[in-house]
Amino acid sequence: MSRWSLAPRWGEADTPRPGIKLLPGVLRPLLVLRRGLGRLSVTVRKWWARAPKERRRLALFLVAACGSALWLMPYGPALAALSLTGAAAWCGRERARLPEAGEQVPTDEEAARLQSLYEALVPYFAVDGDPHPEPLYALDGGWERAFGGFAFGRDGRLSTLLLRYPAWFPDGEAARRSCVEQSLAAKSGRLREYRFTWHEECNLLRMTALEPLPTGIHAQPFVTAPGETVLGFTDEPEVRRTVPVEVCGLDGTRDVSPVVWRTGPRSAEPHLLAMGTPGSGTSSLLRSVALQALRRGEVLVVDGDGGGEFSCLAARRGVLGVESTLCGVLSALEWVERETERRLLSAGRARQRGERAPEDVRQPLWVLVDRPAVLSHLARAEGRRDPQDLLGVPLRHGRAAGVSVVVAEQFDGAGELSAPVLAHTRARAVLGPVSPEQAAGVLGLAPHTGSAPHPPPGRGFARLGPGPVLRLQVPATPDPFDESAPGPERAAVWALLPEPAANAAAPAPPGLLEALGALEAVGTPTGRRR
Ligand SMILES: Nc1ncnc2c1ncn2[C@@H]1O[C@H](COP(=O)(O)OP(=O)(O)OP(=O)(O)O)[C@@H](O)[C@H]1O
Repeated sequence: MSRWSLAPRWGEADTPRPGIKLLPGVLRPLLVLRRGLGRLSVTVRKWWARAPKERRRLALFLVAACGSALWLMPYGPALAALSLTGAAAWCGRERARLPEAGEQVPTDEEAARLQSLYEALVPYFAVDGDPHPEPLYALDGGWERAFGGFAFGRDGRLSTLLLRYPAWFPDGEAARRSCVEQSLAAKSGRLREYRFTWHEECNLLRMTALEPLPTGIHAQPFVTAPGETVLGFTDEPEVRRTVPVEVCGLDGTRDVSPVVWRTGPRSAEPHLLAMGTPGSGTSSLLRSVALQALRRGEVLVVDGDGGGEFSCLAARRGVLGVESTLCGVLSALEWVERETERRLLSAGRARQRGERAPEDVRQPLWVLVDRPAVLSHLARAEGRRDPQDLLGVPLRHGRAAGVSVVVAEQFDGAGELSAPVLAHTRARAVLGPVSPEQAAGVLGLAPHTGSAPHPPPGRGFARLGPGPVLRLQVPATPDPFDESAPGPERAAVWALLPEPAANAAAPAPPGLLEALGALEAVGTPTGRRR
């Protein structure tokens, strides 16, 4: 038996033989050299592709001259081989860094995708008669020079792309940016959302495919401080805070990043305007705000289109009224106007005495107005006062008086919104499949992420004052009387409603009690009843 054919002894059958164990260690230097040679060749190729013709000629001349000198020198070829090995070993050492485009080797399919993406960008980044000898973007150009890094996901779709664009491109113009972003999104897969980050000073654009925001979060008592309202949830890196939430159909809690809107005397954005397309979920956003507001304050609801979507709140403790008729709305808003003035006077007198504002002034009062444009139209038709005029005082002085106004309207009624509503609602949300221009019109800034073509209800963007534009997913807060909405979500809303004002138990909609039982069985909070 030769020494290479030793039979394994008892107990050693499963353990790797010493030779095999040593193999990776022995091969490591070779692997490092191979990697280093690869990196060197990539560097040379990239330099060659970038360098102008004169420098290439000069480099060729120098290489030829050095090669001839080494050939003629004693031990020259050995010295050259030694230097090359040293350089390859240095370049091939393991380093913690991101791979660059030239170092990644895309598969044929991936390379074809990158090339088609490059060609889609040529109309935006190429100019006719470009004097540059080798423009970055040209009809017969290749993606290798323009794309500085990329990554494909497990599904084979592009997940990250870093590209260079020519310095002359007007990257400050929203319309030109938007064309590039839409083209990139279309070529990379329309059904996803992407974040576009423009680094104007370096002429770099980074595109990142975003994970979808969670949609199964139902209404629940969120962990917030007084004066804080959770409008919805956003991407993790955008906000530093997380809140634990329960998700429909899942056990336990998940930590998600909330979009927290602060109201009260120290808030710079005490009032909110939510705009949306029909069915985008603006009424659900108002219901979500109402349920959170009722934990610590009082709420008056104005249901402009009279759809009855807020009737679940009627005659509940803390709900001052749910008005849908023009008469009712006018008298309720007149009361809000007087109440705001009363609170201001009362707080002023307390300050003069050097005391805290009385309890009834500190208790937040919320005025939630859905579709005011319908009411304004009716008021004009009947020759009566526009209800939006009555919102002027609470909007202007509500911050000091503890009054917050939330207005929800659809885009087709945007022209009807009064000047005070537009001027004093500095917290903004926009829901539904909106164009970047529509979103910018509401938020004052176009989102850095293109809108998904078919967003789920409650999906959109939010911007608090001069802050960044955040993606937003509103918690599912359906009307509990809406039988087309999922049972657990309706039950969660029902559980959060305050007790009936007259202590007469309100009948739950059919089927909800069973859903509520199921929800409690999986540990969903049943809300804090006031
Ligand atoms: N965040 C959400 N998650 C899940 N479903 C939602 C969400 N928001 C709204 N929905 C559902 O979408 C539908 C429309 O919602 P909602 O009535 O709030 O929209 P809207 O913008 O007020 O539209 P409209 O005024 O035309 O009725 C409802 O069935 C509602 O349950």
